[in-house]
Amino acid sequence: MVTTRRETAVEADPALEGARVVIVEGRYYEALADELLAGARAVLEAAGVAVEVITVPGALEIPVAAEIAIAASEEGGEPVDAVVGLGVVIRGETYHFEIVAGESARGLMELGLAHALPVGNGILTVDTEAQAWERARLVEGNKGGGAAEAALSLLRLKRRLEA
Ligand SMILES: Nc1c(NC[C@H](O)[C@H](O)[C@H](O)CO)[nH]c(=O)[nH]c1=O
Ligand SMILES: CC(=O)[C@@H](O)COP(=O)(O)O
Repeated sequence: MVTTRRETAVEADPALEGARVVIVEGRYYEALADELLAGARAVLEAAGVAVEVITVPGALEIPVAAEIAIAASEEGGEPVDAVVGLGVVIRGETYHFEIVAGESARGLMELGLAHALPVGNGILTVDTEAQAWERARLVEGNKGGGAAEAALSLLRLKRRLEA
């Protein structure tokens, strides 16, 4: 039985028993990263899964860090049952936004497809900081929580089909 800070009893999900989820967060914007991480953690803890958080400088490093964690798992390290990528990419003056936004998303998608691995993408790609806050805040868009829920949804599917 997991009790959230709102004192509402939340049952851990038996379909996810023993699962271990790796959050890879790009901390280019610290305060926004805190909000996304809080949202993702709340969902994962309510589901009763183990969580590891890996921190990288920016969104572009997220897929590579996740692949490093997967490779370590395959070499006998801790298991990686799902990955949640969190980050904030805000458009600047140059084409770099397209690179960071597009390649981090592509990297996460390729990771999921290559490994048949549940992946949730919580990397915000926005034009302004205000847009990022509207999507990051737990009481508004809570995209960190949404990414965690998406990853858990795929993990439940994988376990059901592999049973
Ligand atoms: N401009 C943003 C970045 N840029 C940094 C890259 O993600 C990367 O760390 C760098 O190019 C070195 O490889 N990252 C974000 O997460 N958000 C941005 O808005
Ligand atoms: C997403 C980015 O890389 C961007 O914030 C960098 O800003 P700029 O394009 O003005 O260098």
